[in-house]
Amino acid sequence: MYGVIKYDVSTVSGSLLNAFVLLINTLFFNVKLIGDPEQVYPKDISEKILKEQETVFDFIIVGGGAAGCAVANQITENGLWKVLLIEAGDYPSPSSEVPGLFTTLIRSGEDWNFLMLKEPRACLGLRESRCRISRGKALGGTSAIGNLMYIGGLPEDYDENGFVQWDGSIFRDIFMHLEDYTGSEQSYYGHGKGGLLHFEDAVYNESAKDMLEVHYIKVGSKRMPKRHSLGMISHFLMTKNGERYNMAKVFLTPIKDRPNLFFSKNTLVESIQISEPVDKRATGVNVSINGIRLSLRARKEVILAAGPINNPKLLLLSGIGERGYLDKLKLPYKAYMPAVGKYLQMHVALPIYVSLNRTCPTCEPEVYNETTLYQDTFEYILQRKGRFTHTGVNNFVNYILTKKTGTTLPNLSVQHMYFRIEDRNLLAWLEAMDYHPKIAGRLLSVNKLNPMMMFLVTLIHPLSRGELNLNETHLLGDPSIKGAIFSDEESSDFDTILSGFNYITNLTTVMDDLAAEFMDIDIPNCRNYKFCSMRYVKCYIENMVFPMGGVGGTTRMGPECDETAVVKENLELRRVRCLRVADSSILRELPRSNTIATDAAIGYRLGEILKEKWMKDYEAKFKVGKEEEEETE
Ligand SMILES: Cc1cc2nc3c(=O)[nH]c(=O)nc-3n(C[C@H](O)[C@H](O)[C@H](O)COP(=O)(O)OP(=O)(O)OC[C@H]3O[C@@H](n4cnc5c(N)ncnc54)[C@H](O)[C@@H]3O)c2cc1C
Repeated sequence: MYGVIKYDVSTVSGSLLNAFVLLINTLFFNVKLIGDPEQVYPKDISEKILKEQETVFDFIIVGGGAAGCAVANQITENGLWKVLLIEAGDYPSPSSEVPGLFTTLIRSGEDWNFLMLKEPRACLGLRESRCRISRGKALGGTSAIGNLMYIGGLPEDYDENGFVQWDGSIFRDIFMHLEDYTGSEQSYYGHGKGGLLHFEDAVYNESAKDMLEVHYIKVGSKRMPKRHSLGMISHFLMTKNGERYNMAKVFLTPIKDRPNLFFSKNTLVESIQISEPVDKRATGVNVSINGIRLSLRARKEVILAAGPINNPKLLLLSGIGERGYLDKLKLPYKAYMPAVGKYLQMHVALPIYVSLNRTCPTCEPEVYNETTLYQDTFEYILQRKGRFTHTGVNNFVNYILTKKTGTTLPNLSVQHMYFRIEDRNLLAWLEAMDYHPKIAGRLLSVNKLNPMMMFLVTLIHPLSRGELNLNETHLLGDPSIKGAIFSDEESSDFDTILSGFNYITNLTTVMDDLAAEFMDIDIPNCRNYKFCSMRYVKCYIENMVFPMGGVGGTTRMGPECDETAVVKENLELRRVRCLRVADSSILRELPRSNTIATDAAIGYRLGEILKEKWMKDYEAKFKVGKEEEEETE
């Protein structure tokens, strides 16, 4: 079906890339081409907290990602409440601001870089044969290190969660209200204009996109019609003037001077204080700043927006979980909540590398050498134009349905990265992925002579569920994460990815004008299998598949009586008052899309819920106060 190519292994060092990142950082710091963070983001008050000048707030939000920033934006609006947003990381680095440096941020100091337990059927071709989960550790959270693609989920995605307050129509209204898109491309919903969440058309390597479209059409794909969920669709980029437009810029920059908004960076929340024994209620958080531990009080509520890994970790560390488990770890038990950390779900992706011939007519097949790199750098620095204004991932995605599921919803998405000859993006990508050196070396040696296309086939509706527990030898360390990838009973997840593999390898057969070939990358664990035999393909999948950006379900939503749930529909914990969770941790089903828009919408919606509740409370008090005044008069 597809040809076999064998290449020599050669190792290429990452020094060129490192030199480049150093250059960017030096230039940006010294010439101040990227704005001073204190001018862009809210001022940091961690010093004041350390001096104990500010320790009592109305609301404390844990985590400055999409959800946390959206909540902060909402609940500081009426000026009535003192709100503290706590972030474990710093302001985003200069590299974070440059979209084209996206891959260099993965596994950097701005990435929590959680190492998972060994999976029997995934990530076996990565260094240590273990999967990693990236999550941003900086103001803006994962939006400060991620891929910048904007897309909301389908209405059915949210309907599947089964809650009226969180159904597709609610999300559609929030997206429309938040969005600021003035281009002409369409999505399922159409798009909103004039909101805070700016995104734009991503004009990048249009010729590669056109080339892919032509071939996809040959195997039955279509350009996605309006109000449809299958087909090829353009992605948008969350950038402005060539720079990353992370979620802190979206939600905090416009309100950074609100006097009731407080922000503390490099501040790690270690646990939540829960009052007891009768009225279980969150009263504050225990933090550490530069190794100094202290407590902060929340008069009204604590909101967890620390992401789907750190939210359950913090709940367990605060004594919320199963009694036997917490007793074993000598953690003071506060509330029974067996579902904390359970039902972990994640999008997983399979990269399929296809080599193209050198003389591809449409694919800009020039070599990407050191000179090109420096030209691109200066074009970006001087004009904010060119390759560094986008992440290198092609700006369109194909949503496909490869199996009969009884719906017309996609089961896979395919994203694309085109690599020119000697493309520095490939090197950066392979370093980010942390492949076994033999696999990386093989891919780089192919790319010395040939351009390549990477098809990233992603399982967007996984059925498998993993779980997360504390690290028993170091409670504050990375939790113990079992992804249980491809563990669903019917092996349906694996079959779905396999069908995606077949879809793409079939596509390569119609790309004969480009001499497209699925490459034998000489995976050490698969050497005993004949290339392209069924055993080989299974081995390929188990070695190459890895977790993508979408993660959730670890503090999921449910009715009050449901022991498999952690939060109620208003996102408050089932047995602890004044403690809520605000991001895709609460979802029972992840959306079939990238997740930033969903996280931001959940944060925004929780902000509305909080405003409504606490305004009622405020008005009631105000009314009582007024009545008392009138009586005394
Ligand atoms: C590599 C990658 C690429 C991605 N690309 C895209 C994309 O192109 N488009 C898209 O839509 N989605 C993408 N995603 C997913 C998307 O970025 C996330 O869904 C979204 O940003 C998560 O937002 P959040 O608010 O839930 O959490 P996060 O962004 O993870 O924010 C949580 C914040 O809490 C902080 N925190 C955690 N623990 C503590 C603690 N104990 N104390 C204090 N602070 C703490 C963290 O440092 C972090 O800043 C990507 C994800 C990854 C990993």
